[in-house]
Amino acid sequence: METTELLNLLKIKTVTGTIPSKVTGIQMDSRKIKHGNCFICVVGSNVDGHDFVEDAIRRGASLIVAEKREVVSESACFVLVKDSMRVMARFVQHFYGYPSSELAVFGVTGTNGKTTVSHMIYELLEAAGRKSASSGTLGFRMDGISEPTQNTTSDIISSVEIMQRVINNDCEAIVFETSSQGIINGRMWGIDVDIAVFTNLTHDHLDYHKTMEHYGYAKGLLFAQLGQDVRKEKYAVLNHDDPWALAFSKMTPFETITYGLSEKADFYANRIEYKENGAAFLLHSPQGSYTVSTSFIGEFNVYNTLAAVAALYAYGLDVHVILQYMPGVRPASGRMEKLSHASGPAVYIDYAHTPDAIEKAVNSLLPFKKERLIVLIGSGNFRDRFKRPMMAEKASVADYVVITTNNPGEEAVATILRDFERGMRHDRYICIGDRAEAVRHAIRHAATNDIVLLTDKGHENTMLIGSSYFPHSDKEIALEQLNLRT
Ligand SMILES: CC(=O)N[C@H]1[C@@H](OP(=O)(O)OP(=O)(O)OC[C@H]2O[C@@H](n3ccc(=O)[nH]c3=O)[C@H](O)[C@@H]2O)O[C@H](CO)[C@@H](O)[C@@H]1O[C@H](C)C(=O)N[C@@H](C)C(=O)N[C@H](CCC(=O)O)C(=O)O
Ligand SMILES: Nc1ncnc2c1ncn2[C@@H]1O[C@H](COP(=O)(O)OP(=O)(O)OP(=O)(O)O)[C@@H](O)[C@H]1O
Repeated sequence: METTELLNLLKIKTVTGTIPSKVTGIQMDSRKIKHGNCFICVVGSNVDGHDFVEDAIRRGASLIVAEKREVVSESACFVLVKDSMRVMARFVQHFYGYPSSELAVFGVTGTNGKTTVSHMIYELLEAAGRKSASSGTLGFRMDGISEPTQNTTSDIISSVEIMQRVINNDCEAIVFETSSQGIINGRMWGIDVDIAVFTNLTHDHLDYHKTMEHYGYAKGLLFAQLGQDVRKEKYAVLNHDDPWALAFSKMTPFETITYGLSEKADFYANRIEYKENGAAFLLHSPQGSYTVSTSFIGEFNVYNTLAAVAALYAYGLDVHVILQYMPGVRPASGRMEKLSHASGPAVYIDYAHTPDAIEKAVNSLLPFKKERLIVLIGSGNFRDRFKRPMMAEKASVADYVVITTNNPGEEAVATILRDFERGMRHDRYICIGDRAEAVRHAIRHAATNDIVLLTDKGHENTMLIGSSYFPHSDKEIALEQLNLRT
C-alpha cells in the first residue's frame, strides 16, 4: 500500500526522514517485522515497544510510528503521533480493507460463559451450513482447524489478519470472544460488530479493573461499539436477568433482544429438566414455543443456550432451524466435561474460576449427588486475590474441598492456599500445593458414588511455575488415577 495513503489518515503527526513509497505490512512486535513493514511502538505493561525500534529497523522496518521523540534517528522514516494504539487500529483496518464490514461479526462478552456461548454460536452456524470462524480462549477455529491464540481477545493486528483469512475462506461470520481487558486495551477498535452478546457480570479481574463499575464500563464499551449508524442492522443480545443489562441497553440505538428465565424476556425458558448429561426445557421465543434438548449441564448453561439462540435469531436464522441442530452440539473442551471411564466416581473437568462460576458449577451437580461432592479449587500468579476467599466460600457447599494452586507463577504457594482457607466455611478440606498431587488426591479420596468437580484448569494443558510453563492436564491425571482404581 502507498505510505501516503496511510499517513493521510492522520491529522496530527510529525514526519521525519524520507517517506518510503510503500508499506508491506504493519506490526507491533519487532520480532515479526519483514522487509518494508511499518513498526508501531506501543508502551506495554512489561516492556516499552519504543525500545525495539533498532531491532525493527535491523529486520527491515522502513516506517516507524512512535509516541516518543527520543527514538527518532536517521535510519528510517519516523511518524510521531499522540497515541500509537489508535494509529495502529486505523492503519491496520485500512491496510486490510476494513474486513469486518464484509463479515457478520458476533462479539460475546460477560464474566462467565463467553467461551461456551461463542462455541455454541459457531457450532450452530456451521451445522446450519453457514461457513464461519471463531476466535477466543479456545483459539482460532475455522474449517476444522484450531490454532492457539495468546489471549481471549487477540491484539487488533492478529484479529484483522484473522478476518482476512476468514474472508478468503468464503466464510460469512466470525464470533469474537471479547474480554474486558481486550475491550479496554483497544484490541477491538475498528471491528464493526453486528451482534453484541452479554452473558453476565460478576466478581472477576478486580486486580485489573479495581471496581465493578470500571469492569462494567469496560464490558459496556462493546455495546457502544455497535455504533450509531442506524441504517445498519445490528442487535444487542442481553441477559434480561442481570442488572447490568439495563445499563448496556442504554449504550446503543439498536434493537435489544433479551433472554433469561423471566417471562419478560424475549427468549425465555421454563419447565426445565436438569439431567446429569444435559438439560431439556421449553423455549418461548418471538417465533413460538419449542422443546429444547441440550448436552449442557446446569441452569447457567440454559442461560448460555438462550443467549446463543437469541444471537442466531438476531443474525437471521429461524428458531426452529437453530434448534434442529442443538442436540448435536457438545460442550466445549474443559467446560463441565464429564470424563468417560468404566467405573468409579463421576469426574467433571471445569473452567470455573470466579465465585459465581464455582457456585453455578457446584449447584448444577448437587441434584445428582448420591454420596459426597468433592470440589477442587485453585488459583495463582497474583490473579485477583480478592476473589479467592469468595471462591472457597462457594466451594464450601461441597462435602470435601481440595485447595490447591493453578499457574502459581512467581506467587508463593502458601499465600495462595491461605487466601482460600480464609473463605472456607467448614474444616472438611485439605491444602495440597502441587496441583497434580491435589487432583490425584481428589480422585483417590472419592468413593464410587461420589462426584468430583475439578475447577479452574479446564482445557488448559500447561502449568506456569516460576517463569516457565510445564505440561499439565487435569484430564490426563484424573484419567490415569481413575484407571489405577479399576
Ligand atoms: C497486561 C496485558 O493485557 N498485556 C497484553 C499486552 O501486552 P503487554 O502490554 O504486556 O506487552 P509487552 O510485552 O509489554 O510489550 C510491549 C510492546 O513491545 C513489543 N515488543 C516486545 C518484545 C520485543 O522483542 N519486541 C517488541 O516489539 C510488543 O509486541 C508490544 O507491542 O498486549 C498483548 C498483545 O495484545 C497481550 O498479549 C498481553 O496480554 C497478556 C498476555 C495477558 O495476560 N493479558 C491478560 C490480562 C488479558 O488480556 N486477559 C484477557 C482474558 C481475561 C479472561 O476472560 O479471563 C484476554 O483477553 O486474554
Ligand atoms: N452463564 C454462566 N454463568 C455462570 N457461570 C458460567 C456460565 N457459563 C459458564 N460458566 C462457568 O464458567 C466457566 C468458564 O466458562 P466459559 O469458558 O464459557 O466462560 P468465559 O467467560 O469464556 O471464561 P474465560 O474468559 O475466563 O475463558 C465454566 O466452566 C462454568 O463453570
